[in-house]
Amino acid sequence: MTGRSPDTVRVGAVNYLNSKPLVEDLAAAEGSELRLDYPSRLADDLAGGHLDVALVPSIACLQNPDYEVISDACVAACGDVLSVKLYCRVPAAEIKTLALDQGSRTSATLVRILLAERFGLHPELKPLPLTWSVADSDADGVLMIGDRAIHPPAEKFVETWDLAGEWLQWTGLPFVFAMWVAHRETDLGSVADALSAARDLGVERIEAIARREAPLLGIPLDTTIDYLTNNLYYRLGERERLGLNRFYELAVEHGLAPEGVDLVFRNCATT
Ligand SMILES: C=C(O[C@@H]1C=C(C(=O)O)C=C[C@H]1O)C(=O)O
Repeated sequence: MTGRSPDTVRVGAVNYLNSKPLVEDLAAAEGSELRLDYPSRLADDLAGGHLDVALVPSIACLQNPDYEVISDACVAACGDVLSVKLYCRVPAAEIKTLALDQGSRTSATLVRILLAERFGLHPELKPLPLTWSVADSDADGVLMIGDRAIHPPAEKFVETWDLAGEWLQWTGLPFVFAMWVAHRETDLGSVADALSAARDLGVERIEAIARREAPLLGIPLDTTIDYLTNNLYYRLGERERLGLNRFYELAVEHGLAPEGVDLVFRNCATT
């Protein structure tokens, strides 16, 4: 119990296109204030008590026994996601240095698991700062997520992985990138209900969201609509939980999450 019953619930959400359908109607939610930021910063700010609820990288929830999932609204993919890429300058099996997008926590964990499981690789890790392009890094492999990963770099790569596609091929399961999370038993007032209502409305409005966002990001309208409707989806159900459990087991096996964390779901339709 955090003991905090704030007048205004501080909500943090991802500032990428992928989360627009979740936050489209959220700024107006009564009793809350909304801040948009990079996923890794949201994880740090929730951990540090600067946010009451946040759309955090799923691995953050799997690493912290004090967290609970407080909505079945999420960011998930079952197959290629388009915006989470590993660019390889050498065959993936020969990667010695790996640059990790500093906005990421979940995909940064997933790529390490995939390389370790497939090839027994534990590359030297380097940061890919948020202001860098792929060309700014000299690493053998570069992980990039979010809006900037949707634009293919001009460089020709030996291999390019779409991590959610790789995950599906390997496990047969969907992958959950981000979930709404709070410290257990935080008093969120009506905000938790507002999250799923906002998702339902946002999903209905995807075309309008895409028309507004596509020119801002320089992404073709068709690609934007396709991304928000076919690459991504926004409901955490039974299959997504199986994907999360598998991801957790692997993260523990590879020393990337502590043992004994039970995912707790509140306000989730499938509980
Ligand atoms: C699909 C994506 O999912 C994101 C990936 C995250 C991560 O790797 O930690 C966190 C939040 C999500 O918004 C993306 O950013 O492209």
